[in-house]
Parts: sequence; structure tokens; C-alpha cells
Amino acid sequence: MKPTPIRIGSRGSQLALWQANHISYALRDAGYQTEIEIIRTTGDRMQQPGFVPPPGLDGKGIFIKEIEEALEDGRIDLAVHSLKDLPTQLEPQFEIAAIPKRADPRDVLVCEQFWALHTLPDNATVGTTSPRRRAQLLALRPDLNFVDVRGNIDTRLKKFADGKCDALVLAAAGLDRLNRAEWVHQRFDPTEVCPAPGQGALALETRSGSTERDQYIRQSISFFNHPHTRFSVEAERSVLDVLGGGCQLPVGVLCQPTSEGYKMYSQVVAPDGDTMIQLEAESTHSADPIEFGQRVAAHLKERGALDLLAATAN
Ligand SMILES: NCc1[nH]cc(CCC(=O)O)c1CC(=O)O
Repeated sequence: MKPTPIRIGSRGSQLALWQANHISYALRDAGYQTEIEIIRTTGDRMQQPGFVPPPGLDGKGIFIKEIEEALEDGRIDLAVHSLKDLPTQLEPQFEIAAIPKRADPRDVLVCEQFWALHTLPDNATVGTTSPRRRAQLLALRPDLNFVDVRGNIDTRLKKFADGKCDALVLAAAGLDRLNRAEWVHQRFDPTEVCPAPGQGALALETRSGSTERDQYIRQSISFFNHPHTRFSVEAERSVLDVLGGGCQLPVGVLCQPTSEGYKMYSQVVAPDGDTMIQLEAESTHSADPIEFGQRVAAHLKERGALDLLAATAN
């Protein structure tokens, strides 16, 4: 008997749907039938005007709760996420069964007419809500001001085009995927603006169970796995895990393959950009990614990372 189609769950945003379709087409090319189910999450509702947060909402995993419920109920078999939006620890009934090859992990500046960060006018206004990006930009340009620019990528580009800010910082991967790369004026080096752990990578989340269906799904997506990407993002997430963070912490980490092994770039920044701890480290091919991340996190701690992060919480 032919197995039923692989049901893929996705948020309804442009970028999420691009990512789900990207996985869906590759599965079809490999001979599987697929369906996509759009799932509305708390995080999506939060972006609507007039949203009232329910009691107890802590901001962690707001883009995945409803999707994991659908996975657990068997309404979907597979969830496609931006890896950087996933918490570092999943509940035991779920797992990241495949991590495909990563896209460009860098952050970029959209700044039509001003060319680059260094040529923005004095006291220019940058549209970003991310505490990490704000702190990193202040470290480079203490005169900058910020405005909240939320919503999907086209909404942000429209607010920028309407003059709500002089520049935007976004992930390269999102703009590249949606064919908006012509908006990019500068791709930041990881020693300038170090990206969020996992940025540019996708995570294919499944049930971790041992039913025939669960095993069949994990088997059918295993060809997506890209070992260099998995090593890199596991190392990056291990740093974040030790520092106790989610996407709200001003921590940037990027691990990249080199000819000898892997190189990790990291930054922990005070919210006002005044102090920045910056560290680079290398490992061999045969190293354990979790241990590599723990070693980097230990060095960051020795240099005072936890004090900086404690200042962020207040
Ligand atoms: N936090 C939202 C989010 N989640 C993933 C991406 C971009 C795609 C990626 O990093 O894989 C974005 C937008 C952005 O940060 O500009």
C-alpha cells in the first residue's frame, strides 16, 4: 500500500511558506507525495494590531507551540522552521530529524542611498527590534537610533521605503529566499555583526516516536541532512544553551567549516554597545560540536559574559 502524503506544517508568512515549499518540492522530486498545512501561531497573532498577550506568555517558542501540537496530534508529520526561531531544547517527543545545507548566515544592511553602515548620516534611525542587532550596531555606531519595525519581510521593506527609518537590518537568508537581494547594500562580516545562532539554516522537526509512521517520516527526510551545517548549528546552539539564552539575548555566534575543521565567531554585547566580548575559536573535524560550543561559552564566561547578560535582564 502506498503511504499517505507527507503532511508539512508551516506558518503562513511569506518566508515560512517559501521554506515549506522548498522542502515540499525536494520531497516530490524524490518521489514522495506532500501536502502543506498552514498553522497560525501565537507569534503570528502578536504581529497583528490590537493583540492582547495571554497571561503567562514568556516569549519563548511563540512561533512553534501550535505547530508542535499539530505534530503531536498527527495532523502533520513534519514541521519546517527557521532554526534560529527554535528553542535550544525541544520536548522529548520531538526531534530535529534533518538539517539541510545552510543559506547565507549573515545579517545585512538595507540602506538605499546611504551605501553602508559607516556612511549613514549622524544619528540615523535603524529599524530593528532585535536586542542583539541593536547592541551590535551601537558598538559600531554609538550615535544610532532605533525604531520598532515588525512584520514580515515585505512589510519591513515597505516601512523602510516609506521613510520610517534610514536603514534596516535583516537576515540575508530571508531576503535571498524571497528574491529581495537587490535591497541588500552590505553583508556584515561576523566580526562586525555576528549573526544569531542557527541563522540561515532550516530545521525539519518530526515526532521522535517509534511508530512505523514516525520512522518512515524520519527516513524519508534523511537525505536533506548536511553534516557541516549540523555540526555548525549544534556548536552555535550549545554556546547559547550554556549562556542560558533565546533569541532575545545579545549573543551572536557563527561556526563555519574551514579546511582544517571549524571556526567559531562569537560576540556578547552590553545592551548599549559600550562593552563587547568578542572571541574566535577553532576545532578539528573530529571534535564534538556540543563540547566545542561549551568550550567557547566557558571562555566567554571567563571574560565576563554572564555579567553583561545579567545587565541585559534588568
Ligand atoms: N526572527 C525572524 C526570522 N526568522 C528567520 C529569519 C530569516 C531566515 C533565517 O535566518 O533562516 C527571520 C527574519 C530576520 O531575522 O531577518
